Amino acid sequence: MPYQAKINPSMLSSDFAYLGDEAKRMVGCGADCLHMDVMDGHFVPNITLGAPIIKCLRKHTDVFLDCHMMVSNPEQWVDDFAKAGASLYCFHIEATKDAPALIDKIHAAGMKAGVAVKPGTPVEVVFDLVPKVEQILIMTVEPGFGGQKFMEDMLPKVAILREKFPDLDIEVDGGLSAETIDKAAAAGANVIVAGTGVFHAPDPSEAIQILRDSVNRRGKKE
Ligand SMILES: O=C(CO)[C@H](O)[C@H](O)COP(=O)(O)O
Repeated sequence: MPYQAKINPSMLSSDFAYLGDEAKRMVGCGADCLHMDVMDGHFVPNITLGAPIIKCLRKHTDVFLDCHMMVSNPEQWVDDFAKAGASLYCFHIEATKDAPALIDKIHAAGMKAGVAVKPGTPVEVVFDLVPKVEQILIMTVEPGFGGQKFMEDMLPKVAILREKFPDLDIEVDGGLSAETIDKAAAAGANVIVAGTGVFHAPDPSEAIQILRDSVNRRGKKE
């Protein structure tokens, strides 16, 4: 299996009033990284957090912070997020006119770069960018809110990417849980974002393990 399972709880489902404790709790439950849902009220109809909160959180944990920038001007926040301690800066392809330049800016600031695609965007638009980035995010819900229904019809995008790029970190986000993970893993997803499916599970450690086992099982079948 040329790729690794990475389970990435979406902090959108955490109790923001206790963000540091929630982050440590998820790491204690087996999370590999944490998904920080950054929403600006323009690109999506919701507002969540910005660089000042990443900076506060960074004082409480060394964990890899995967910042998913659901913002309309991703160029604007690169330096602030780098200084705040973000590990990966994932922008939406729909929000920029010059993705290669933005990727260079993210790398120059010392972060890993990711590109996200909304459900209505064809996956082919990221093919040329894959060699330049560390991760591609295929949205399996419309971005903006947690707790939505998993869009299974997005999985052909994952399968096409996995076929073309066997080693790539392919992230899926939206509606992932014990009920939906097998289909996402079978398509080839390995970086699994889950908010409701982890935070609202009776046992978050078990929920994380189920997600990880599913990704790893797909690998053993190959
Ligand atoms: O990016 C997001 C919404 O834009 C969330 O990360 C995503 O929806 C995860 O939440 P859930 O697992 O509850 O669906």
